[in-house]
Amino acid sequence: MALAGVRVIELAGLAPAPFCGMILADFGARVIRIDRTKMAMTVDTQARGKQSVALNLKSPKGVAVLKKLCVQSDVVLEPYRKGVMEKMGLGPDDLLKENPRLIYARLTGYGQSGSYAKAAGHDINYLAMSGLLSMLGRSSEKPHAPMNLMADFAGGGLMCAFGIVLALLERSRSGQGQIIDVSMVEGAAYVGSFMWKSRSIGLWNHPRGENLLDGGAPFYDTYRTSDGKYVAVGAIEPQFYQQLLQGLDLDPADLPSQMSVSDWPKLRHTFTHVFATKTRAEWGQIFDGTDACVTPVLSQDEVVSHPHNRVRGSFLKDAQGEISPRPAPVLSRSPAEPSLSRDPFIGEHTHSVLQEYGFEKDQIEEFLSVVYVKKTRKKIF
Ligand SMILES: C[C@H](CCC[C@@H](C)[C@H]1CC[C@H]2[C@@H]3[C@H](O)C[C@@H]4C[C@H](O)CC[C@]4(C)[C@H]3C[C@H](O)[C@]12C)C(=O)SCCNC(=O)CCNC(=O)[C@H](O)C(C)(C)COP(=O)(O)OP(=O)(O)OC[C@H]1O[C@@H](n2cnc3c(N)ncnc32)[C@H](O)[C@@H]1OP(=O)(O)O
Repeated sequence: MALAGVRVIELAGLAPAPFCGMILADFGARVIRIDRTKMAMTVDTQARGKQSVALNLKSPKGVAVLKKLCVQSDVVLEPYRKGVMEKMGLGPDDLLKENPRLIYARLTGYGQSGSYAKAAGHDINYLAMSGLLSMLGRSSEKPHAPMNLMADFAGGGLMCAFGIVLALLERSRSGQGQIIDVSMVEGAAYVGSFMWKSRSIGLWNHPRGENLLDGGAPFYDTYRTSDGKYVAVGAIEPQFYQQLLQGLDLDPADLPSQMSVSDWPKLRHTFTHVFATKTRAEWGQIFDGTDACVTPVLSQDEVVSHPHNRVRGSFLKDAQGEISPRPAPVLSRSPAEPSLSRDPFIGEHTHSVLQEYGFEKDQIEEFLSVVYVKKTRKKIF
């Protein structure tokens, strides 16, 4: 796999860093997650392929062990507030001095500088600061965050994984490690560059929810079908829009022009009425195989069995029977091989990892005081 041989120390975080660690593990890196010793349960639900070492970083011995692990690794990934690692004597200056090849990834909400750098926050805060949240939501409704997708995952975990791969590639030429400052505000905004770069062509001139791609255009929206399900319509180009009207059995002569913005509410009313006359499956029979850009809105459970996804194997089932997306993208010669085994228990690999990293038997015994905590993923809410 592409990242075979890369050794990563992931300090246990909430959602973005675990996602970054999972991506690296899926593509072959050895990811050792450093857990707290007193955690009742891990919150890392993206732990496939990782190992777990439990260390008390409030103890000097725990810090010394972590330092030795980081110094012998290629990447350290830390998800803490600015300054926490420095407080423990594990900042970039400490670790890069002993391992100049180390890639030190710092995944935070606001970055390592600026007045918010030390402030707590979560995805919605970072998305708000990125400028994108102001553009998300239905017309005349308040801004609405798309779960914690944009900052935690797109602009955070994935952007961090990208940065780590860039730094690994650069190190193959320079032999030098470096620090990666991942700000989820900036990562989310960068993912949304198109929203800034396309202002000049007037794509976002109208208020939130009234533009072509944010729910304003009736030919770029979702519609409820007679069985209470939904279809998604993305028929933007005239030739695809023509096929949409054909599938809906609507005569263009009876309708306003596609790009007559003032008539979009009327057009949406017509589409809403027509889509409500058939089931989602019936619309699928009409539109599958056409370029009308109409697709079923599939649930998390339905995606696995949809013929297109099934043929590609787009979703995998692990040893516990849990369904989740397979790694992306698919590399033809060195594809990801995600682990299908169960996730690690907290501290499960403390002994083997410390032994492998050269710790003496008595040192290891000292750390084995941690009882392996059987992972019970209870329903949280
Ligand atoms: C939308 C998402 C939010 C995540 C959603 C869900 C995953 C979770 C939301 C609610 C959780 C559940 C709930 O808490 C109840 C249960 C609690 C139980 O313990 C676990 C199960 C729960 C059901 C739990 C399950 C899930 O966790 C939830 C459902 C996001 O937006 S995530 C993105 C958050 N932001 C960032 O990551 C940006 C960078 N990080 C930060 O800004 C801060 O870390 C953050 C997130 C603001 C937290 O600040 P905090 O003050 O708590 O920590 P830090 O300042 O970073 O300092 C870390 C301190 O911890 C010490 N430490 C670290 N490792 C160890 C160790 N091995 N041993 C000892 N000590 C350790 C470290 O020294 C620091 O100590 P100090 O504070 O003294 O310096």
